[in-house]
Amino acid sequence: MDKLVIIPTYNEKENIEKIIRKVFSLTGGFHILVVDDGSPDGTADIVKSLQAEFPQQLHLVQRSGKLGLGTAYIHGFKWALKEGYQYIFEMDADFSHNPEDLTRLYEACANGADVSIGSRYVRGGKVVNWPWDRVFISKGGAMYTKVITFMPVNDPTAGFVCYTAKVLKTIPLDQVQFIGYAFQIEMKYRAWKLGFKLKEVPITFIDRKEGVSKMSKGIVKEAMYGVWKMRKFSK
Ligand SMILES: Nc1nc2c(ncn2[C@@H]2O[C@H](COP(=O)(O)OP(=O)(O)O[C@H]3O[C@H](CO)[C@@H](O)[C@H](O)[C@@H]3O)[C@@H](O)[C@H]2O)c(=O)[nH]1
Repeated sequence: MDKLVIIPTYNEKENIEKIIRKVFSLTGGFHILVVDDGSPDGTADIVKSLQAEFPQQLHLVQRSGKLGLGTAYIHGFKWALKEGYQYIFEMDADFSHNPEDLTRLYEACANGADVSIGSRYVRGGKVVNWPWDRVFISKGGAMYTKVITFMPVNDPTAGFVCYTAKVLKTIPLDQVQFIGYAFQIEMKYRAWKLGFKLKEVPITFIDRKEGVSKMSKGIVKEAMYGVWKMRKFSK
């Protein structure tokens, strides 16, 4: 019991059962924690019904309402550390991240990285099916982040990541401030500032086929000012 995949969910009834079954079909003994924010579509009920089939491996935290991606992960990280997991993964519920790549992220950490990042913007990585304006915002945001923070990461907003427990024990999780894309940047930035080794692993990111994106203009704005604020963080 050393690998935990945290899947935050808000209205993912079309995806959640399929993704859980896919992760459990992989070799490597991955466990899952779903952090559901009171999805009105009943996502948590689907998870609960699957817990009978996977009593040891499938865990669920239910929060009262939509409190944001960043706080869902912070909640999940604290839970994972309390339970003693060593490799803690972030992954979307919607198959935009291919669960089979979990093994590659794990191997990067098992071979010396403290944080491995499923990256769209390194050689071998790509994005499939995104409209041009979303690619533009994402790639532009990545370049903007690099110029302002100097962090040597090509895909700082990536949401497919493996953190080793020592990184999550060292980052002051209660001080993490941001919620959306900026949350993803902030976690990597804090790990880098603390001297941890970050490694980008190329992945193909495929836009979701089921359900809808929950990201908003506010989240893009948060990232734009957030990277300036982050430069003051020392850890
Ligand atoms: N619990 C919880 N889950 C949420 C919330 N908002 C979104 N989620 C869940 O978080 C995952 C990603 O949400 P999407 O709405 O599909 O995100 P996206 O716009 O495709 O963004 C993804 O790509 C970005 C990089 O381009 C990433 O920065 C981001 O973290 C995410 O991986 C999904 O599993 C979704 O259900 C929330 O407020 N609470």
